[in-house]
Amino acid sequence: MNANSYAASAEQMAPEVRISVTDLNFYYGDFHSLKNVSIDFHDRQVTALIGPSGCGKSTLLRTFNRIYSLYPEQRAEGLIMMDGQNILDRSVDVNELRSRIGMVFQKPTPFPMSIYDNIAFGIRLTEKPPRSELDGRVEEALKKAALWNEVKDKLKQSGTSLSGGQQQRLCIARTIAQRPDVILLDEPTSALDPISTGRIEELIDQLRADFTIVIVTHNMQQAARISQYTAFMYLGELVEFNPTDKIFMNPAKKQTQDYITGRFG
Ligand SMILES: Nc1ncnc2c1ncn2[C@@H]1O[C@H](COP(=O)(O)OP(=O)(O)OP(=O)(O)O)[C@@H](O)[C@H]1O
Repeated sequence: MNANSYAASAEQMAPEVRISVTDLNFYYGDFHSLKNVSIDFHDRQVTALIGPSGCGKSTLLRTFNRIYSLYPEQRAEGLIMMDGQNILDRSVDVNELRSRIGMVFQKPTPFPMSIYDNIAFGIRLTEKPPRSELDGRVEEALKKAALWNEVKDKLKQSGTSLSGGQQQRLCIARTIAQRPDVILLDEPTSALDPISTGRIEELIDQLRADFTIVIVTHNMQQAARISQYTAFMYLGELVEFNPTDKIFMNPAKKQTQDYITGRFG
């Protein structure tokens, strides 16, 4: 095998790129929060974003579904390519975008409605399936979110009556129900106890079979346990992006080494 065919076979083995970010800059008014970030997110892999508080992890995550566009003083420049389209382009319909790129927040945010309606609501935003199909979609989402067995006999109960960990799985189910390609998770376990955290981590690992996942986490062990790729950010810049094993065992940059060994941040 010559060098070219080695390169070709390595390329074949690497997972496909789902979202490709090039020279992304983000501004909160005059504050330059993301600086020339370029990074590829691989299909059906979990990528963890790590770095000290304020380094821009959540800002990066939020550019993907353009949540920032709710605030006139915030703006993003650069390319975020998905399916041949720049997500940042004004012609992209944000409602359609948000059904392709779902987001789960730090604090579980069930809607004040029944468990069933929490899931059905998300589906009805973009589709109008008949009731029989809707029932199946709700069940499928709750099963994929590993919540079905705990709630199947109380679907009419309020989503807010569930425990924190169950509420977070409900929010994940609500996101899954819209059949997105990508799921963004912003510190999804930071408000949860260790048992609920473990269940969400297992769930994320299972969801990788169907979705591209990007997770912001402050927990180094969590990043090491559940992600295949890790991006280390510092002061709005991407310092290092590599397979998670490399980041934690043999990082390329001293700053990464210092951060993962607790020497700063
Ligand atoms: N609404 C805002 N207005 C002005 N500046 C903001 C706003 N939101 C975030 N920033 C600034 O942008 C930078 C990046 O913030 P971001 O929330 O993305 O960091 P982070 O890495 O997710 O931090 P943390 O780990 O604490 O959540 C910080 O300096 C922050 O102060």
